[in-house]
Amino acid sequence: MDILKILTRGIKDPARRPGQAAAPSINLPSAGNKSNPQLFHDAVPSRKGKKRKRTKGGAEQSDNEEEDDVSDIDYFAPKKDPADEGEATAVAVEHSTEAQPKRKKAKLLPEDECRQILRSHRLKFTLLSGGPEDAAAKASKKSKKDEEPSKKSTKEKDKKQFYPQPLNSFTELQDLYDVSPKLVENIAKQAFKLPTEVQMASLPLLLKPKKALKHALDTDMANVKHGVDFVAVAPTGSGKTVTFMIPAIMSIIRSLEQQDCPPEEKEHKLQAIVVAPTHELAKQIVNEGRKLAMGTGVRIYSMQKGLQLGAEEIAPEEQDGDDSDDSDAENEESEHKAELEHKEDGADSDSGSGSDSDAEESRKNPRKTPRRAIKPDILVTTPKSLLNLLSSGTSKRALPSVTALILDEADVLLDPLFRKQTLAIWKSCTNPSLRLTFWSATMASNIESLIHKHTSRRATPPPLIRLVVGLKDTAVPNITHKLIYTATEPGKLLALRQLLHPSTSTSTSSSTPLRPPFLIFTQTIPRATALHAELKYDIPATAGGSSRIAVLHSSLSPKARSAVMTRFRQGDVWILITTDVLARGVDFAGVNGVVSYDVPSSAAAYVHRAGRTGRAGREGGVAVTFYTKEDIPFVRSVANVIAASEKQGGRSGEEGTVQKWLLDALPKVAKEDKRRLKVRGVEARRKDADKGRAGIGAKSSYDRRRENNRRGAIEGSKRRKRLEMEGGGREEGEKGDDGAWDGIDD
Ligand SMILES: Nc1ncnc2c1ncn2[C@@H]1O[C@H](COP(=O)(O)OP(=O)(O)OP(=O)(O)O)[C@@H](O)[C@H]1O
Repeated sequence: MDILKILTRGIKDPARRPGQAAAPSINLPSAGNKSNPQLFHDAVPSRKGKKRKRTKGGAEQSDNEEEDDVSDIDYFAPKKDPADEGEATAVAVEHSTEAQPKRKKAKLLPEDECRQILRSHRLKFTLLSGGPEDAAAKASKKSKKDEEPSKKSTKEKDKKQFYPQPLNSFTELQDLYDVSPKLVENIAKQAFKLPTEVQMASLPLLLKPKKALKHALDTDMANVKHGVDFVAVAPTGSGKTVTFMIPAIMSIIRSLEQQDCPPEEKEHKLQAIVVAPTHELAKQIVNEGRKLAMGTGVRIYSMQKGLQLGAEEIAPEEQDGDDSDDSDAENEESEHKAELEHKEDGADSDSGSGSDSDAEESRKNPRKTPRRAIKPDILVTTPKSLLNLLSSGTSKRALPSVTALILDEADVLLDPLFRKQTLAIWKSCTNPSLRLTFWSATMASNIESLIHKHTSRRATPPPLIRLVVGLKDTAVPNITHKLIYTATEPGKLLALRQLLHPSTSTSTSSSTPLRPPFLIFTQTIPRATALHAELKYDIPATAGGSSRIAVLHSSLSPKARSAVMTRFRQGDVWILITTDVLARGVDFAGVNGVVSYDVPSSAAAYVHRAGRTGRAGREGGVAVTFYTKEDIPFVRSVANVIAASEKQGGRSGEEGTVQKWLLDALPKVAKEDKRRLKVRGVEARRKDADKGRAGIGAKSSYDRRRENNRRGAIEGSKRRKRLEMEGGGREEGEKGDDGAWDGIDD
């Protein structure tokens, strides 16, 4: 039996008989907010209680000894509903319930309680460098080499684990971490009821490191008063943006408060930079930041003309040649083909063009009236936009006032594609108090090494702390994953159509139709364009026609990109075909499905694509991945992520999309082949691309339109007859009485 056919069994909906309509689902991401956005609530017994621990041999032993090592946490344990946890041994549950009307002022927790809360939410902190023990470790490097490896690694793990104060409710921000009431009010306005895991773990540490690390200071970390460098690896859609924006905004509120003058006279200067890989993400961060900063006086801007960033020319003797200076970093070769992924547009209407002052603006355009200068406190930018401003010709500029550099999607910003630009920005932040934070759902070890290397170069580096939420690099636990195999490209197109139009399904087909809105990812721009042309006329005029489907990629103008984003957010566009340019960070809260029409090129790419649905803990999202024979080398890493995500979400084995033995049977690909695949893509498609063909569909748009019109007419007439017989009717595109979505043309 064809193993790949077995693998695709995951697409079957066991509850459905052939030909039967899709089961109604009211539990979709588009249905709205989930009251609890937290992903994990494991029961962790109190250390104070008489916890019994099972040894390998099965005998129970008393648990008075050291328990700091979290390696025994079952990260794959099924996610439990807090309501089912009886008398709530999990302290986290107690602490995550909503505040009572007459609440007491929050207090710092003892270490044991911190540990239990962090463990029950699968939050793991590691000190990567910077504590006194790190220096000691360096000094005794030689003697450690002689130690037994297993012993050594356990010891190091024990040493570097620690348990900062968690944030159990947003009200604690004001009670314990001096966050301004206005900022807390703005958080409340967004109807965030509970902090997500990443917020729970990071906010105390970033707002008041000394207080948050009260229990760890004696041992590992001294001198955290002025902040820490921080790497956060947390699932997609878990609220990382709010997590890095709150401390940045708060730090500026504090510095504005120190100025003893009326608000309009306060001096603003650039203090924080957020770097994101795409314009879409940068704009989204600005919007989210402004919602938080409303009424606080903090100014948040994306790159645009007229900004005054306080850039200072660096004397030629202080500039050194190579900004990238990362020759020993692994994976030098770009993981991305040039036409793929996060390519930035050359000209961007709102990107910086090198001018930093009105004077310079008027020097360049003497006839033009200079714009009013804007002095932002926080700048959100893509690497290229800022770099245009910092280096023109041979001269380079520094940003000495910046004390916080935030890299969102840090692993891609430090990937070879963006590395040189990102490191150049980093280098331009010359303030000795600069603190860095790195955020992503995925963080490869080579990127972590690079971060370690560059952060520890400073004369007095602060501690570098890593937070991992859940399982590193594999977490998309709250959605349904489906793998669909088709032998050929035309077969794939047909299978996609069956997902979009259930009426085209044969009686043997068991694909559950996708419910709009959803995203479709291709590997390249030509394929995205070709797929758009192919599907454009599929939607009948009565359901909105071709305006319901759009394409977005980096070759479009910023204006066109922005217009498509707006139409998709407003619900005018139901199907958005795109490349990996939209795979990271972009938050469309109500996206019900993500289709990888072309298999993603890495596990990380899959995590980010799939993570466009099921955000903020929403359930009911679906991620469908198509693959053909040529894609097999890519599938194993995707299947691994699916298997791990399902285990985390409590669905595995027979229930899961990918069973273990099938996973083992998928071919392992040599490292070199993997790298070639990532750089060149699937060879068969490459040949098409080299010949200027996208390899999707062969019919002209005239033929496609004619065919679709004919099909639409036939289906329209069938529908009319049916409605006449039933004596009632409903509009196309609407949900049926059973609440089930019947597809875009039914
Ligand atoms: N505490 C919260 N409760 C409910 N929703 C939240 C909370 N915090 C953030 N959100 C919402 O969750 C959504 C996802 O947040 P965000 O875009 O910051 O995710 P992310 O972790 O950066 O994801 P990605 O890795 O994909 O970039 C946003 O719509 C945000 O407003």
